[in-house]
Amino acid sequence: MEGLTKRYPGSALPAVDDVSMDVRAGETVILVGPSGCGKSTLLKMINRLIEPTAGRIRIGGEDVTDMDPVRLRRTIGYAIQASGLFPHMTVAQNIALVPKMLRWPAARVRARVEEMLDLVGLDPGEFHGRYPRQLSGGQQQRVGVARALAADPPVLLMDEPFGAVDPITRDHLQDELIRLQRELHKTIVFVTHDFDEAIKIGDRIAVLRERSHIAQFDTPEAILTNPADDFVSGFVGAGAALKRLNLTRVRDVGITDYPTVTVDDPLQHIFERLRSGGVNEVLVLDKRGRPYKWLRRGDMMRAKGSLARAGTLVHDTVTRDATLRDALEAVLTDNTGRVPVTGRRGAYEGVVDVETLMNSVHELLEADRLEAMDAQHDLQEQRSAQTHAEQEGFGGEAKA
Ligand SMILES: Nc1ncnc2c1ncn2[C@@H]1O[C@H](COP(=O)(O)OP(=O)(O)OP(=O)(O)O)[C@@H](O)[C@H]1O
Repeated sequence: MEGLTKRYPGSALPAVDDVSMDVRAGETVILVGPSGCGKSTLLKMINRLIEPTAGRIRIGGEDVTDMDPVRLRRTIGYAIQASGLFPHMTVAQNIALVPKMLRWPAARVRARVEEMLDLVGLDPGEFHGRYPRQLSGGQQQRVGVARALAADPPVLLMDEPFGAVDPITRDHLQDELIRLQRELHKTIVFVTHDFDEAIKIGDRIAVLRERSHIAQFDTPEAILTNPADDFVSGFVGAGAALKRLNLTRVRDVGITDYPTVTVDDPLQHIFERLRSGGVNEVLVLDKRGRPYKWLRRGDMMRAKGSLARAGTLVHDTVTRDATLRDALEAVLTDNTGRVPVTGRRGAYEGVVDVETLMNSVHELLEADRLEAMDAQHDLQEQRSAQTHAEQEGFGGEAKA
């Protein structure tokens, strides 16, 4: 974006004023800022849903500012809050929209729809023919993302796509997006006013003030540990140390194996597992390999020949993309001291336990402390060098 400006008719001041920003191919950039600062306006100028008053947009070196907007929009995925699905079309028809406009052969469109549903974690057989009103908010949002990705556009714009769902679903959708992005390497510009969401999914974050002036454009780590000014600090908010936990993911701390059985195993086998493995507890998986129940030795006594009444239901799970904060939250609200980690379609992959988490948090904070000490040390050296130079008389503007 070069000098992008939008002046709405009748407004004294521009909504977006002379914004220049470079988004690298394959990175996720988050636009975050207070309500009304022009985030959506800036985003919609990229695919020309809003025509810029001035400035240029280049994608992959090509100037698209004067390209036919309809053609341009077919090459840019767009996902918005509350999914923006067409209510009178089925899930499959919604996803097929852009590929059809691009005149893909019917068989390719069909295959692509199935592939996209699978990609966003919805069973194609089950969801293909449903209408948007027959889906939960989170499922609608997934379909919205599937539709945005259907024609495999290199660029994806997302305008508060998870703003309208509950916090738990939002967490899961964020994890999904991170997983997708690792596979797809799209260039994503994502608008939110939730700074925690920005930290979680952004490679870089642009903190915007009024009229989309850029207050700071940097990595989440840099913004958290070194906010440019009071405006940015205000946006980062309280609890920077806890937010730091949002920057490390379950995949970075390593997950461990845990003894498992499945609901289809004969009770005798489960008994033996609990006796022989030197363990007090096993994790029961359901028919699809998803975590279902924690089962202790004592529970088996009460099982009376059926698993249905025994054990404690698994409360929460995390994916490898969940942040340490999510994992800690899950561990703290469960009394087993660990949380199952799941992969595609919720299948069990391992567990993270409280010791692993505490050790990682410790190391993380220790590393931060050392880094801060280093920075302090550099600063002191610079100051004493300056004082020395001033005493020697080459200080220039010595403040004697
Ligand atoms: N069509 C329009 N005509 C006139 N003014 C508009 C129009 N659309 C937006 N604005 C104004 O432009 C400014 C920026 O709006 P925009 O929706 O881009 O902000 P935002 O940062 O995305 O806000 P939010 O976080 O509340 O969605 C606001 O002051 C808004 O009132």
